[in-house]
Amino acid sequence: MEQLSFFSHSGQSAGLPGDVVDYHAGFIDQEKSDLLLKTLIRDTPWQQRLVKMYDREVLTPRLTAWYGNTDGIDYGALGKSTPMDWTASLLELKKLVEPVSGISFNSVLLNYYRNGRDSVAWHSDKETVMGSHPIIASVSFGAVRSFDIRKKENHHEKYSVRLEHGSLLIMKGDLQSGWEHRIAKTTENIGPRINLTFRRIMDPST
Ligand SMILES: O=C(O)CCC(=O)C(=O)O
Ligand SMILES: [Fe+2]
Repeated sequence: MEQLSFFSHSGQSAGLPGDVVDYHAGFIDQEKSDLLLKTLIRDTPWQQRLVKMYDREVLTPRLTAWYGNTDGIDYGALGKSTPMDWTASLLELKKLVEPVSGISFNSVLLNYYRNGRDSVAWHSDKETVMGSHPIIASVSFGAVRSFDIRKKENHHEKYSVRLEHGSLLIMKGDLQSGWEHRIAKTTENIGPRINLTFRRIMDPST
């Protein structure tokens, strides 16, 4: 049965599977969110990465940047680039999301969706380096986008939550092992959006 749910502004969490996602609207206040949207867009050394799609390489339809202090991890072996050093505002955000997440993070991936044509395709962040049940804290600023999740073994079991300016979404449980998520393109004429996913990368060899 189709379980796609769209909820109003205030009560979005009510319809979501609470064992895999927790949604907190207005986690960062309006003034701070406005400032972070502007300064992160302006000050981040954004990159558009090439990813392998079958036999060709394509540019990701969004810009990214990666920060962290994960000393001692062999990034080459993990197929990752070395992260940039934490900035003061990213460290401040990390301190805000950690008590709600219940763990400490050592890296953050920034995504910049320049308009409705930017997106991230269905995927899961099941990197062995985070373990199979990682907790990921996702903070959003700017244009509201729909975050869709669907069960891997039954694509009809899906939910959608609108990630608002200043919101926090906690991904947990088997969201990465049993589900996929995406930010779909939209034809709506919308402005830019920044998303930050705080992660705990662990070296599988230790
Ligand atoms: O932009 C978002 O809300 C999600 C980003 C995401 O899924 C990722 O970076 O792995
Ligand atoms: Fe993701």
